[in-house]
Amino acid sequence: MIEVRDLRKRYRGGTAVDGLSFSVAPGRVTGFLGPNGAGKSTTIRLILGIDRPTGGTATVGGRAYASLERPLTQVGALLEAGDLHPSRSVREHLRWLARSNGIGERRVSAVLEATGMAGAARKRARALSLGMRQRLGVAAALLGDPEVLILDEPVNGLDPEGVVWIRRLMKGLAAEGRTVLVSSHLMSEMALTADHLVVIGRGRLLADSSTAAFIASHGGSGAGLEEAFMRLTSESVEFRAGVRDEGVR
Ligand SMILES: Nc1ncnc2c1ncn2[C@@H]1O[C@H](COP(=O)(O)OP(=O)(O)OP(=O)(O)O)[C@@H](O)[C@H]1O
Repeated sequence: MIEVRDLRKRYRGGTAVDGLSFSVAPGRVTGFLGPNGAGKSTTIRLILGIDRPTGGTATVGGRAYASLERPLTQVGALLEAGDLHPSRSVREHLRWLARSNGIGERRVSAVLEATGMAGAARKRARALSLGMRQRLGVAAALLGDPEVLILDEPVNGLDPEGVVWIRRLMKGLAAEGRTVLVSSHLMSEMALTADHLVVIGRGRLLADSSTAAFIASHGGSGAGLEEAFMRLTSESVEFRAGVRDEGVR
């Protein structure tokens, strides 16, 4: 369970997260949606203790991330900008992460298999394609067999087979009773993957409901998730480039 309560983050240039409260329940995939600049990555960084909030709290299993002793065994995260040492191999990277969290070599091999990276275990990080880096990031997130998974744009760079793989993986993890929070701009993918949605705009909560209820209440008859999302967030879009309103009605 992830709990965000009245979370705020102000930067010098403005407010990124503005009194956000929501919970992410176990046993289902929760999509975390919002237009560019809505505050999704900032919220995720606050949950993971990478940034400090200006106000409010974010807890995982009732505790602040920073207070967890072996964080990888409780929360696995895939962030957009991975911190890969360019000359380290795939296996060395995972070993390095595993060691600091008391995780053994067998688990390193297991996540390499699970993510389709076993054949690339000796490749240097600098030689990886974007899709392979994403798979390695997922492998790192799974390393500690955590109850909570937070994936920021996991579909990024994946080929069609990879997209199907990550979709099945997330659904499988949720079916095992884990908490899965995933941010994405790909509405078609979210419609297939997410059971529940948390939608934000300009740092504020716009919706927190099942995917079906979200589409029913914001989309109108015959509408899909993309249309429902664009209708709800049209007031919150910060960066609009050549999208005309008549195109989204
Ligand atoms: N380190 C920072 N310093 C100043 N402003 C920041 C910083 N990080 C984010 N912001 C601002 O906070 C707001 C929210 O950004 P954030 O990256 O969290 O949004 P997002 O929903 O993840 O967007 P995207 O979908 O484009 O990734 C933006 O206006 C952004 O410019």
